[in-house]
Amino acid sequence: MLTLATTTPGEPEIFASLQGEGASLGRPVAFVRLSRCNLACQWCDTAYTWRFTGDNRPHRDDLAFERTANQLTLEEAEVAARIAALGQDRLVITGGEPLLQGAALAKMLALLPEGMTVEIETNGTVAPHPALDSQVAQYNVSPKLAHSGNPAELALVPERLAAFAADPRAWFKFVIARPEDVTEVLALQQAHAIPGLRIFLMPEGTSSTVINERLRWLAPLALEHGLRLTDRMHIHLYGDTRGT
Ligand SMILES: C[S@@+](CC[C@H](N)C(=O)[O-])C[C@H]1O[C@@H](n2cnc3c(N)ncnc32)[C@H](O)[C@@H]1O
Ligand SMILES: Nc1nc2[nH]cc(C(=O)O)c2c(=O)[nH]1
Ligand code: SF4
Ligand SMILES: [Mg+2]
Repeated sequence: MLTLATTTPGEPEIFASLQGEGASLGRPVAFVRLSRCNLACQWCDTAYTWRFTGDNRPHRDDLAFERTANQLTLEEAEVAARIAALGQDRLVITGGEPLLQGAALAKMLALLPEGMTVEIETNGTVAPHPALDSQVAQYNVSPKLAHSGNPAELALVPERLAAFAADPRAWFKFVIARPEDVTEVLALQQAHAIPGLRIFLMPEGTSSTVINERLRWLAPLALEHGLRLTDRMHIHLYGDTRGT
């Protein structure tokens, strides 16, 4: 069984869109969003996947959260059928933190049509289940920096960062809210010898205004340090809207 987020009650968040971030930005893909997360980023734009009544982890109270659990548990075969029906040959698995459900994901992927290319969006704290890892073409690894509000010992797991740094399938994507966040990125880059062109800086933001403002000062920093810069295209296109 897989526990998924929902776009509306009872409707699993499985949709087709353009990848809005990172190395495959602009590619037509199918998305499946799983529920639950082991972190609690204060600016998480999908807090509805993990912020349930009674979850008292630190979190900005101005962000909406579900007063009732916002998740739906489905058989792997049902999830695979819904993904296949979208007719895309590339799948992005996201969440919440999808690697929390690695074994069930491995089972679901085996039920998909031949030839699907799989990307995983992950916070980089959880070791991929071996049966899942063998089916993954690309990891979009977004380690959380101090400004996320998570304790560093939870958000930055050295052996996981080292493993992804050594894996050519893995791209790093750091959310940046302040220039000093880039200093943290450079320290992690040095600690794990991550090539600059496998590091994306991405503005924190869920509106075009905020994203555009941050892109303007991020661009010279990316240029200066030999790092890549990514937009959040779906936010410009659709705003902060579930299922897009
Ligand atoms: C919602 S997360 C789900 C996957 C995984 N939990 C992770 O954090 O990578 C998907 C992506 O959105 C990014 N993200 C979440 N909230 C954001 C925000 N307010 N601004 C910019 N990026 C954000 C995350 O860093 C991650 O790259
Ligand atoms: N279009 C679109 N692109 C995305 N790239 C990463 C996303 C995510 O929430 O993991 C995402 C998303 O939610 N929508
Ligand atoms: S790790 Fe990802 S899903 Fe979890 S709180 Fe942070 S941004 Fe949200
Ligand atoms: Mg998103």
